[in-house]
Amino acid sequence: MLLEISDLEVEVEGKKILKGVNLNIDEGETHVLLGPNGAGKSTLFMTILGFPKYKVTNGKIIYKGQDITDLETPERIKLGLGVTFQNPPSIRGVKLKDLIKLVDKKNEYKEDEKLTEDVINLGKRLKLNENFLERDVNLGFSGGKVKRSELLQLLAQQPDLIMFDEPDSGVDIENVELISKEIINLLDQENENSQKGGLLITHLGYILRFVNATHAHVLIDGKIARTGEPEEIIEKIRESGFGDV
Ligand SMILES: Nc1ncnc2c1ncn2[C@@H]1O[C@H](COP(=O)(O)OP(=O)(O)OP(=O)(O)O)[C@@H](O)[C@H]1O
Repeated sequence: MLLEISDLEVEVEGKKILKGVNLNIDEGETHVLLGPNGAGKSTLFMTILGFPKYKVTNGKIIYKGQDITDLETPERIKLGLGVTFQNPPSIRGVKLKDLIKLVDKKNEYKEDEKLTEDVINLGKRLKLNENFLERDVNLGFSGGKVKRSELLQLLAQQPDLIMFDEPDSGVDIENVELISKEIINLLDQENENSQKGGLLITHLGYILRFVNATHAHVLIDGKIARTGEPEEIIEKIRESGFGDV
């Protein structure tokens, strides 16, 4: 099992947000997390990544058999967790290429060393050319470019468990297809023995026309209210909202 979350309760600034979440993700699975605004979806991601603001008051997070509940975020990233944020921050003074050098799993870079051809080609695949990689991270990027540059970092990082927080929000249709293709690549979905696992937050479920999801969960008020087959659950939400879930 890649990820095992049991009885997870989390507080943010003294307010209880997650109220007993149970979730297991195995290799080769992609899970979708649905739910109304404020239900705690992003909080679950931040907690899995271990940001200090998100205080675990009960329960455990086990990753590849290891209890990571109390590990610091960089340790978790080293173990193979990856994420794309809904609204990642801009980092003035840090060039995208330098961030990529830091996370690149395959290559160790010396100072001022150029990115490898492989990474540059990954950028091209995402319509991010070499000049673009010289820009400060996310500073003045369009919505679509923010998402694509996050995917480029993940492609260099090659994590095993990848969380995507609304990867399709604010992205036009042509780019949703491009992004989906790279998500499929990252999760190695075309390989039936994929060792990767995914957890994806989406509101409209549009991206699921392209990216294959194996399980869906509906998070309501800090608890998983329902788990099932993605198409069936999304159809139900489209028909009658979250009330009947
Ligand atoms: N960093 C934070 N500081 C303060 N409150 C927070 C923080 N993160 C989350 N919360 C609160 O936790 C609750 C859950 O928010 P969260 O963003 O996890 O929900 P969500 O399901 O991802 O919602 P959305 O669909 O709107 O993105 C909200 O009441 C929010 O105000």
